[in-house]
Amino acid sequence: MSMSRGSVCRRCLLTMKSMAGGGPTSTYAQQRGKKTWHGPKYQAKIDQAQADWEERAEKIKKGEIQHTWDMFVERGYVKDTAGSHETIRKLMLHKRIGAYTGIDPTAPSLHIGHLLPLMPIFWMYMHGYAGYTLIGGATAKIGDPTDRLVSRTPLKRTDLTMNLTKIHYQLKALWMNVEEQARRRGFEKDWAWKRAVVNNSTWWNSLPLIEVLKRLGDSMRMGPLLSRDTVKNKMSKGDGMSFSEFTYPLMQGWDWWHMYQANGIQMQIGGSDQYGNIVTGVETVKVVRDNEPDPAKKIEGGPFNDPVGFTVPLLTDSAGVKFGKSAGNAFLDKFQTSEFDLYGYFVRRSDQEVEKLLKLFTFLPMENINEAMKIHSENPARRVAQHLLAFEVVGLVHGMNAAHRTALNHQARYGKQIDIPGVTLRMPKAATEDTPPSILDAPKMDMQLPESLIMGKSIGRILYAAGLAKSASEGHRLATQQGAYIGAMPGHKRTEDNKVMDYSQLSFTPIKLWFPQETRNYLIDGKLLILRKGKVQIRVIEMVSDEEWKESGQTYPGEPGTGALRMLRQQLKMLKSGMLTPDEVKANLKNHVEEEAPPPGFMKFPDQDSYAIRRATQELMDEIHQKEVGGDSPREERRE
Ligand SMILES: Nc1ncnc2c1ncn2[C@@H]1O[C@H](COP(=O)(O)OP(=O)(O)OP(=O)(O)O)[C@@H](O)[C@H]1O
Ligand SMILES: N[C@@H](Cc1ccc(O)cc1)C(=O)O
Repeated sequence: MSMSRGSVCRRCLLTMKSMAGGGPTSTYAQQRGKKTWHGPKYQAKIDQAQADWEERAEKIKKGEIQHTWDMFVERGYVKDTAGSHETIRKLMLHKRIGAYTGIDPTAPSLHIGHLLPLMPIFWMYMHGYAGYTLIGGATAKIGDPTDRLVSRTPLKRTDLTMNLTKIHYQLKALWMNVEEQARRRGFEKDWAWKRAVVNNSTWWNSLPLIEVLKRLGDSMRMGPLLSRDTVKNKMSKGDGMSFSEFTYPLMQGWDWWHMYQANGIQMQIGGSDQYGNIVTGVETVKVVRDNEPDPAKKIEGGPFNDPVGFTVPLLTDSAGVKFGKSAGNAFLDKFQTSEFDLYGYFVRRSDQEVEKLLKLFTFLPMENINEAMKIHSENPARRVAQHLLAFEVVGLVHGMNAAHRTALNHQARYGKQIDIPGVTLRMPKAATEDTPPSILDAPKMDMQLPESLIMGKSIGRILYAAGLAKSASEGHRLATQQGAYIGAMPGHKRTEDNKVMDYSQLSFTPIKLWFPQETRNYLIDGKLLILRKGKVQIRVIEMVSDEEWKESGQTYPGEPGTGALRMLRQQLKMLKSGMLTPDEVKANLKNHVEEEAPPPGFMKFPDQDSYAIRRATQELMDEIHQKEVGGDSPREERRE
């Protein structure tokens, strides 16, 4: 290895040698110096990744490429650090560490404030480090007490499930867009790039308390824990502190330990309110690591194995309040803040803050930002820099097609030509029938459906009602072919009690054709059903009483008395009143609703609905005939 020793001690150098470029495989096993067996092809990839990393370090040292850490500092991402700048810089130079940031699903959507700690994670991924995004399914049950004087209202179980499902898919969509941004900016993806969306319920749901107490509890001293500002303030000025709130930072620290030993995650990033939790986390990881009772599993300490972290500055609204769920309202869920409104939010940013925001929220190289600011300063009224910012953020959050479409919509709405430096706006191609649905254009995932449907109708009809199948028969087909999934414990092929999904940990199992009364076994907390078709078409369905459903005025596809029957009756009424002509009615009838076929192996009995539909059709035809020819209807002629 050709790196200079500099001020690094001999022992650290040895550790570095064994770990430089270790990449996604620099896991617990490697850290504790154990040899893991890889096939020759896999080993060749590891060796190549390591060689690339060393080559990169050389180029950074020669000043040919910028150090990722220096870029973070230059763009304004670094507020406080856990570990000195120099330690972090050296660590990142020589070791392909992983970094993570965590978000508790306490609301149904991420907002622009969350994007700030995510940005350095995305940058690190593009530069070849591992980028992990964690959803706090377990920690959200407790609630982070940081900077609060009053405890949080506990989340309802169904709200937690809803929030974590939505945030999970938002993060997945964001990661897809990060891939697009990386391609756009010319980063070449290689085998060693690693990213993940994880949920801390995965380990907390099966972690014995005794393990936490033994590995962590014995060594953590009460003094430093009690002297933390959050604890002192909440106890002296607020409503006191519960034991679970008190342990929250230790849970967060354990998360870090879990990913440190399993995935080589050595860095944590958070908003500046997370500094205390990150510092406690550093301590936690070291304590748990050093309390390993099995000498064969021991991980060495030292600057090249110790955890480090940093915080990003807090994004505040114009009044200086932390941008969050209540202050400001730019959410990443397009059903909460439309693409158009998100674009508008960034176009309205002031001239004073636009440069800072371009550095924080875009992957534009600094030269492009400087150039754009120069053009902007020539005529600030044109808001060139703000449009560039809006275009880039919408591109990151909703994809580049959405960015072009939204900028063009903006132009059309305000009738002014928009100039975005370096961008030629284009009309995005419309999705065709056979384009597979993407997570980015997935329809709204939360909906309500009535109890009579969920408790009494077949799963095929429910899939149809939820918009996951074009008809009940397609729904039945999906169920028989196991092409759809239900939120449930994986691996359970039969519907029995207690196979319901844990409400804090998203998991799916294929749907089978079961008796209508069995669907209830999958209801989370007695009222939430999660369905999925393909990878990204999700429905989080809240079951409401039939009365509530009626009151809401909603209808679902296939609802008795709606759809075909309702349409026929409406057309008849309008035809009779002269609001529609026979030709118009005939044209409307062409878009008739597909009649449901029975599921394979089931016998179709004539039911009331189809009889009623036949009668209504006949009545409408008679009326059309009468209007067209005048005089008597064919039936009456026949009767004569
Ligand atoms: N306005 C913001 N600026 C910078 N970082 C933020 C901002 N809002 C949230 N974050 C960061 O995003 C991560 C997840 O935040 P968190 O889950 O606490 O969301 P939140 O909106 O702050 O929620 P809550 O109001 O429930 O505390 C944390 O690292 C947090 O510091
Ligand atoms: N405590 C963080 C969320 C979080 C949860 C678990 C973690 O491991 C990390 C971060 C917050 O409230 O913002």
